[in-house]
Amino acid sequence: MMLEVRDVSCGYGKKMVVEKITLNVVKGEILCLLGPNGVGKTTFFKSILGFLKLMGGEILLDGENISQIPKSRFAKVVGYVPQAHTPPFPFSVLDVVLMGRTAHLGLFALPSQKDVKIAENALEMLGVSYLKDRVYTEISGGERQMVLIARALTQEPKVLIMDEPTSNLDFGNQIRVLERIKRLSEKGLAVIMTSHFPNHVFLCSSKVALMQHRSFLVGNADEIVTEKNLKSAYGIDVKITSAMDQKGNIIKACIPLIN
Ligand SMILES: Nc1ncnc2c1ncn2[C@@H]1O[C@H](COP(=O)(O)OP(=O)(O)OP(=O)(O)O)[C@@H](O)[C@H]1O
Repeated sequence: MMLEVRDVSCGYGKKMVVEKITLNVVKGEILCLLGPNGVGKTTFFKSILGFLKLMGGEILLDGENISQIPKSRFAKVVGYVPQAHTPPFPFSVLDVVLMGRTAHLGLFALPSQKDVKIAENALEMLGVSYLKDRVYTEISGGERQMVLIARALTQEPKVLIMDEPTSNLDFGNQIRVLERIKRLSEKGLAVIMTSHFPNHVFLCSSKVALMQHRSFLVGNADEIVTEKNLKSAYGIDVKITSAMDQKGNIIKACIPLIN
């Protein structure tokens, strides 16, 4: 499985937000997209998902232009965890997660016991089975985020696109979600996610893309997440340091400095 983005430009109406991006993600890779607020990360995701028409370039899924792929087939392969989700109705958490099976069900077909099991497994994998019978509109923002990730996993996609999957999560859940994303990628899932925390790149990404208004860098964490690049992207001084984890691996970390 390979998602290729070639020279893609996108935006709204005549306003170009993202210009000439090229990157690719293959099976088992996690690409983390960093960049300041408003630079166009979500816009780029909306274009991959076909919500916005491209202003230039092309996006290929296993060599096939995504504009030619029927929506029903695309939905079986590409999962999406949106940044924020306003719940319209008081569905139960399990019902929301089961919506992830929609692409696999026939028209008007009801979810089978197997579908329910897949949904329950996704909740369990994220450690939130206890939410199963709760009303989705009555759980916290962080819990909702976990449920949306479970919904996307229930879809059993080959490519998972996640817009700030850890933004509402507490310190522990951020790391637990990253750990699970990493495990899923080890089983073959390709992941593209945004984050506002460069440390997340060091923890789990195989690739990183740093999006700025006038430049777009792609590479591995060591090449891209540097003091100079972070200063240029976010306008703050940063120190990159390293520590040893419990297995003896060296983990880099990024410390923001206050002047
Ligand atoms: N529906 C829209 N119509 C017109 N312009 C939009 C629309 N949505 C977003 N924009 C503009 O496009 C630019 C990029 O927004 P986008 O949401 O893609 O940024 P982002 O990098 O995801 O930001 P953040 O990190 O704050 O989530 C911004 O200038 C924004 O105001």
